[in-house]
Amino acid sequence: MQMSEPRDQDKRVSSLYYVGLQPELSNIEAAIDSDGVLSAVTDGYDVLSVPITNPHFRSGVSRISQSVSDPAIVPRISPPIYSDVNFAPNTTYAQHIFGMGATWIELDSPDPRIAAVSAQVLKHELSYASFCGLSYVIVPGPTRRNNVALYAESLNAALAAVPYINVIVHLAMAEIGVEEPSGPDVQAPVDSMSIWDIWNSIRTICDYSSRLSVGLQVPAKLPPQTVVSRWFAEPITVLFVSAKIFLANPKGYPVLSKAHQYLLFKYMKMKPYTILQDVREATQIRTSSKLPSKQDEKAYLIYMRHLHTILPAPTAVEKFGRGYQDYLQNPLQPLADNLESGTYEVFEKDPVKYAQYEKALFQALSDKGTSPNDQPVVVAVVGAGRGPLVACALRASEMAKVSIFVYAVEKNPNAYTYLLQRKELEWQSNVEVVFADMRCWNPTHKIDIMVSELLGSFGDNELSPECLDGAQRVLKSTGIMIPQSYSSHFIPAMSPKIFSSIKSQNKEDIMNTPYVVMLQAVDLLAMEIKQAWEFRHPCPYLGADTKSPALGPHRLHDGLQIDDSASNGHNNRHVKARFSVENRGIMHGFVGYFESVLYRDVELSTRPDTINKKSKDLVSWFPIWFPISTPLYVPDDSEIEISIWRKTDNRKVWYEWSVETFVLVPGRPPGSHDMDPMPSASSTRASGGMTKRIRLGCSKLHNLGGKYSSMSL
Ligand SMILES: C[S@@+](CC[C@H](N)C(=O)[O-])C[C@H]1O[C@@H](n2cnc3c(N)ncnc32)[C@H](O)[C@@H]1O
Repeated sequence: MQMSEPRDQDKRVSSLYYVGLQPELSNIEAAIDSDGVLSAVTDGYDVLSVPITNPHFRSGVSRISQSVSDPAIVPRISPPIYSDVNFAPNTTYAQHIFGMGATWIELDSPDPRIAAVSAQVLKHELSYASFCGLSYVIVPGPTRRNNVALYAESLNAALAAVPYINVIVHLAMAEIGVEEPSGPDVQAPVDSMSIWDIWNSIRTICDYSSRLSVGLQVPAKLPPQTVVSRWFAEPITVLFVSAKIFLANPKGYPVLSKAHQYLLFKYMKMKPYTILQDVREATQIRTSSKLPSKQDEKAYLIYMRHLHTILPAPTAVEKFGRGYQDYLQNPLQPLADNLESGTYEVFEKDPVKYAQYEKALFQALSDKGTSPNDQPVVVAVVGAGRGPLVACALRASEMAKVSIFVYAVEKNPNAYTYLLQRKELEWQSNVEVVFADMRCWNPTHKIDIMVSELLGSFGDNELSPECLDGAQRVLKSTGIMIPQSYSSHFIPAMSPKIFSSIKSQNKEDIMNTPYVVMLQAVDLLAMEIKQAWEFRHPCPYLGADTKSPALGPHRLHDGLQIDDSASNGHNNRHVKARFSVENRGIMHGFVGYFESVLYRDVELSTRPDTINKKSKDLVSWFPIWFPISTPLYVPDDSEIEISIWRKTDNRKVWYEWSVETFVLVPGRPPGSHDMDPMPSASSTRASGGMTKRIRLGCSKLHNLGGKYSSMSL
């Protein structure tokens, strides 16, 4: 169980949806005198995107450029004057304007003079927009693939020179080629990830600046789903939607295709601005009128607003996680710390978890049945919290018609007081409330069914194995433990948002700590989630005479007695898993989930691919995020290997992790130790022959010796 209430400032639950207009250039003057801006706002637009400078400025810049004939001298461009700009400072409308940078500059020009003049223009424009009180300026993306560093350097310099402005880089979703369409409204791009790749280089060179984001052009033909998901993980401030991509419905009103609607529904979750383009032109075509009415033009805006009202209802998890998205939380440590009542209350809101526990208890009680001498089945809820599992056990006993006696064991003194109150008011003699650490608790009766919920987002990270090993000695040899087992699962992922939020704190321990996080702006890089390891209860490695194994000696399954310092060694784990990556990406960390068999076929899962089958709408656990301190780029057809260790001593438990990356290329592996000795079966594109596996990079070993993060026993 891994959640606390979100802090107030994180409750970004606004349902507002902002729509803007980019007026056609021919219409710009009318649109941007102060009346124009305000009338657009009155018409229902939230913002207007307006070029900062006008053609007059452009002519001035080319005049100055041409007046310097020496190619070695870079012309000095003066800031725009009054007649060069499209708007003046005006606090009433500054918040409604997104400035547009000049589209005629070439920051990435191979001609150093053009690039240098362009960089000056950009700085002047950002500076003027900032002076006018604007928050955002949209700049066109690079025009060439091979000069991205130059482009990014100019952006970086402009961002540094103008400290309060946010820059939105206007980009296409993907390059669209001439290949066969792969479905209605979907076209196979030449290289689906090439534009993302360029963006990734820009923001990397700009060191993940929080003032740099994307303005994504929604194309008429959508790229494949992998591209759509990839952009979803990026900081998108604006979606540009041309009115030309609308279709006409039977009544002649503009509507978007189903594919476009789904795309917008997905992206609307990130609350970007939607800026409509080409509205006048599309209206002229739709209405066959050179001078369409304002009402006709507004049809696109009305449709966008309508679309927002028919957004599919959020899932149970989305509703529960509102305000927590991509927000990093330190995992709870219910063993070392005493939880607050409010924290218990949050997790008691999950109906699925308790329904599953009740089902498991019902089945276990039915299997036990009533004993021949009519003795009640002895149930222990170890780590009872405020008692919801005690209530589950009592209900299950009634349903199964098997009488029970329940021990409610809790080490949190405040929760213990609450349990005493519930006993008096609700449970009476069927329940004995015990204030104890389960690892050294000695009940009068041995236990038939031991129930616990000590699970963390990665399964074992709240020290369930250690606590239950300690309690196991009071379980009858025929006893049942619920859960019977749990396993940890993981997959490499990309999340620029999480990476930059960790990076901005600039502390070594943050890069070496796993966090609980309700993931939203994340793209999973591999096709498959893999299991890391498993714990089973009762623990097969413990003898019946064992004391608390986390505190004293225990037997291994082969009968070996091991010394005190290594007594928790059987709970150590290590795995190295290999993940195939089809589409290139950048790895910022990996995501952890868990699955648990409560009893027989009653299970819990937080894995996105099995949650619906095993425990639909389970909301108690968000995934866990293991960061890596330096992002690792992975090309198409590559492999990521994650090594993770669960380590223990007698005082604490911690994880260590490291990552290696490999690229698969066609070719014969020349017996080198860096090559895969066998042709890889996992490669999809490089298959059909021998595959060379070339080592690309690796991360450091994170959290060595539990120096930065650990769980105290
Ligand atoms: C995640 S909460 C679950 C509470 C409750 N069973 C539920 O499902 O709502 C875990 C509880 O176990 C308690 N706990 C953890 N380790 C314990 C230990 N060694 N002995 C007794 N209680 C423990 C914590 O104080 C906490 O109340």
